[in-house]
Amino acid sequence: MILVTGGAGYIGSHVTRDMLVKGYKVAVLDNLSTGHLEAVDKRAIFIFGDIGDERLLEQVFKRFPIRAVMHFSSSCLVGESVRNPMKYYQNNVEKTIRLINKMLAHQITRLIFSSTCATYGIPTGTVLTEDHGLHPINPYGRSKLMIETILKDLSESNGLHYVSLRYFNVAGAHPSAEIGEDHFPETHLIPNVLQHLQGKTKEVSIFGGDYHTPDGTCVRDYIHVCDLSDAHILALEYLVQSNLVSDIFNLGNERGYSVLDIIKSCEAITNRQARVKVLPKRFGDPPLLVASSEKIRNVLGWIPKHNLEQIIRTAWNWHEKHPEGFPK
Ligand SMILES: NC(=O)c1ccc[n+]([C@@H]2O[C@H](COP(=O)([O-])OP(=O)(O)OC[C@H]3O[C@@H](n4cnc5c(N)ncnc54)[C@H](O)[C@@H]3O)[C@@H](O)[C@H]2O)c1
Ligand SMILES: O=c1ccn([C@@H]2O[C@H](COP(=O)(O)OP(=O)(O)O[C@H]3O[C@H](CO)[C@H](O)[C@H](O)[C@H]3O)[C@@H](O)[C@H]2O)c(=O)[nH]1
Repeated sequence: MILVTGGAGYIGSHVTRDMLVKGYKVAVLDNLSTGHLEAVDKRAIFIFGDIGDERLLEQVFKRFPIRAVMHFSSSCLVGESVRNPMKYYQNNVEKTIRLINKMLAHQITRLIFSSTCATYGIPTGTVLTEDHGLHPINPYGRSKLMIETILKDLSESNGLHYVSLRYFNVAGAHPSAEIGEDHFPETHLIPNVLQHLQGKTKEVSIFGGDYHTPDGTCVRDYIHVCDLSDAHILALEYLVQSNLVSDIFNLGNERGYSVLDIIKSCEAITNRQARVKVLPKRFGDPPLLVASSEKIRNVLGWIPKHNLEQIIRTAWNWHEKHPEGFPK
């Protein structure tokens, strides 16, 4: 059985579903702070609770035959982390330490960790490889880097085997349109543009129009949540088959799209027109983040299957089918 922390969230719910389809048994541990019970596949065992609750962790690890942990739960908004860093150090660092401590106490030594391209900071070149320097410019990125540092130390001294996946910008929805992204407030670009095109907001805000990028807006590398999910299952198989490995991989599509590119693509796919407003830069936003995913393609044989159009189309189908998101 695989324990999925944060499995009621956007990414964790997609990976949970895919693992169940592949025949894995899954237990989801989630405090529903940003997740939704309705997003959790009914075939999974759902445990309501917090990863910082050591008594609960003790019960979970005693009761279920957990072979590995996929650790998605965290606070994950760059802007909020700048305003409230302690929330990020407590939820992402302190509570993750408690989780790993309990895992090791129960001889559970395989962990897949949701890391982020925010660990890199401002890139020195056009494409980020895993050996790029790590100089995060916001507390969110720093909280994830702290855990990566701890994982590396524990892999050398405590027999922990981990794969840390540095996601770039995750978007899109399950092809069934039964699960998708539902955050409140929504801060991510693609859902914000699509919800505006559904008539839910007056305009789309563009945070910064004078970056040193081709059109002055920030460039990001968007990856479909189902491609990300495939990578998690490959990483899990890698950890299960070899007892000795630990590694770090980028997960992106190796293509950069500006904020304006995204707005234009959303307009073309939905055949609707957006009203945009350029606002000041959002604090903590690097101008350009594009992945090299060569390492994960070579080592795990990961092949992303979705381009930007499919990312936006599946997200649009989800928003059209569930204009209010999951039932509240
Ligand atoms: N969405 C992205 O583009 C992106 C990019 C890079 C990395 N990530 C990472 O991926 C992971 C999942 O992101 P997401 O977009 O699905 O976020 P999400 O907010 O949708 O999901 C996070 C889940 O964790 C749960 N949770 C939070 N704190 C918890 C705690 N202390 N105990 C138990 N459950 C808790 C929430 O209720 C939620 O269900 C995060 O670790 C995030 O940092 C996301
Ligand atoms: O309404 C919006 C929303 C976003 N943006 C811009 O669009 C780009 C993408 O922003 P998102 O909020 O969609 O994503 P981020 O790049 O901030 O964040 C994502 O990537 C980060 C790494 O940098 C973290 O991993 C985080 O969890 C993940 O959501 C940024 O330049 C942002 O300034 C806008 O202009 N308007």
